[in-house]
Amino acid sequence: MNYTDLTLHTDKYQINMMYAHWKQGTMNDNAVFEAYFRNLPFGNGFAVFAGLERLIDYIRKLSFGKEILSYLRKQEEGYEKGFLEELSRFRFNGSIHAMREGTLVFPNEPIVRVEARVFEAQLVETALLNFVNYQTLIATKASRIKRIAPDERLLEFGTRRAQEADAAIWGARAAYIAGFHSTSNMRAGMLFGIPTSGTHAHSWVQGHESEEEAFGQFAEALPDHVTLLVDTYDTLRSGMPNAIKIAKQLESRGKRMKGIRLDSGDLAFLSKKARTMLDEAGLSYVKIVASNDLDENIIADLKAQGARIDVWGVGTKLITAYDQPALGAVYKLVARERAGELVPVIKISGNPEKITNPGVKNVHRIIDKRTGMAVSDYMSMTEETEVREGRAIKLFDPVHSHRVKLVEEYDSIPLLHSIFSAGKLTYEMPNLEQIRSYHESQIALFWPEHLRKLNPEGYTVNFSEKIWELKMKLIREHRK
Ligand SMILES: Nc1ncnc2c1ncn2[C@@H]1O[C@H](COP(=O)(O)OP(=O)(O)OP(=O)(O)O)[C@@H](O)[C@H]1O
Ligand SMILES: O=P(O)(O)OC[C@H]1O[C@H](OP(=O)(O)OP(=O)(O)O)[C@H](O)[C@@H]1O
Ligand SMILES: O=C(O)c1cccnc1
Repeated sequence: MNYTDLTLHTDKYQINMMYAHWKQGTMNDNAVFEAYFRNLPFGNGFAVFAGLERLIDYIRKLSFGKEILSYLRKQEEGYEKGFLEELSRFRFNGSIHAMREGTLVFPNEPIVRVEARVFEAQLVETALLNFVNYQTLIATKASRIKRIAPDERLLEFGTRRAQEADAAIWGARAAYIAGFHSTSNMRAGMLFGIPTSGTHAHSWVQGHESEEEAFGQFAEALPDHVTLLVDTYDTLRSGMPNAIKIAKQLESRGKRMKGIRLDSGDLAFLSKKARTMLDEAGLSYVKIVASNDLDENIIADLKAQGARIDVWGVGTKLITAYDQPALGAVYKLVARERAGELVPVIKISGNPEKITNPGVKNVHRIIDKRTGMAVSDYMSMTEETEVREGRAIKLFDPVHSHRVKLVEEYDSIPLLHSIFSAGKLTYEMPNLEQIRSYHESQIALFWPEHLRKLNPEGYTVNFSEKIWELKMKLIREHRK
């Protein structure tokens, strides 16, 4: 059994549509799909795009091998032999544009655009959304935590509670992009080069005759990496005094204990007490690590209570995006080939939010020349050149359509980059450190009003006049 081949990591309806296109003779018609989400998660003011690296790897490896073809042959749909032969020759020969990982992204703007034969573009929908939805969600959650604790160390502890193994490692990577400092997951460390860190569990203490012996043995084994978990029996009466004893023994060997970890009880009260005890013992360099179902709200609360915590270990609430476990990014057809030409298409809905934005689009971030800060994003048709040439543009606010703004003086940053062109990888893949610092530079483009945790100021994604008119025209045509 090959657990790693993702070619069939797709919904059956994609295979059925591919089959129907093959039967109908339209499989080679070109199509353009755009992925975007409609609502920001967690009431946040932005999302952090992630998932591209995995998408690239998936696209490059797509191929229908023998095992897959024989499985498809057995399906009750009775796919014809010619279709399976077609699949055996399949590879992705289309083009993909996407945002760079770590980019701050907003509702309704395309974050990935796929232009390919409909046969190819349809297949990849499910996996693309699966990667992007999860990783973007976790990077966004991690970014919320980072905004609350910008100066402390953030450790990702989530694997044991993650929704299985893939989520654990790609979630750890997403958290690192958004500013976490390390992960406890060794496979994520090895695969992605994320720094790893670890303390010890309660079982280490329970597994010895006394807490003091447990601490002593641990310090003996890893004298340069000692962070002691002090809450197994009684934090202030036993854990802390024993930890201080060990720290002093380490000092006599010229070593410094790194930290103590609190994992239960009132973390504000205990951290203040622990800090005082450490300082009074001349151990002001020993850090205080806290864990126990932490998230950005509890961390903010603990900080407001004056908790003396230097390092936050965050697991469950981060890796599962506990308070909002799904991002709703969708993948919509925006143009299709008709008589050899690409024509824009729309999907109408009674719910205005669900009416799609037609046409093949670019996204630019509009930067105020005076402040260097982002003022809004601007979607235009790929054939429109004004924004690329820095000429005056009209911003149409799609939510408040009476608000039209003429902008003449601005800088603009194109957000969609070529990833694949005619099946060839065109993107020079940044390493994880570069992605992480790119993300930091992205954050610096935004006013704090957009970044705050609670009720952030909405950041606008505008249409060009052309997109606006096209959308209105297609809606009118459909009404008829
Ligand atoms: N001072 C505080 N203010 C707000 N929340 C806190 C404070 N101290 C701890 N918490 C949080 O309260 C929640 C409840 O902790 P809980 O009572 O379940 O843990 P516990 O009983 O102390 O430990 P255990 O994990 O062993 O059950 C945790 O999410 C913890 O992070
Ligand atoms: O609380 P999280 O944010 O998920 O962080 C990871 C938790 O995992 C460990 O606990 P363990 O699995 O031993 O269970 P516990 O919660 O009973 O301590 C650790 O002590 C943290 O409490
Ligand atoms: O290193 C730790 O302290 C750790 C790692 C994973 C989960 N809980 C704690």
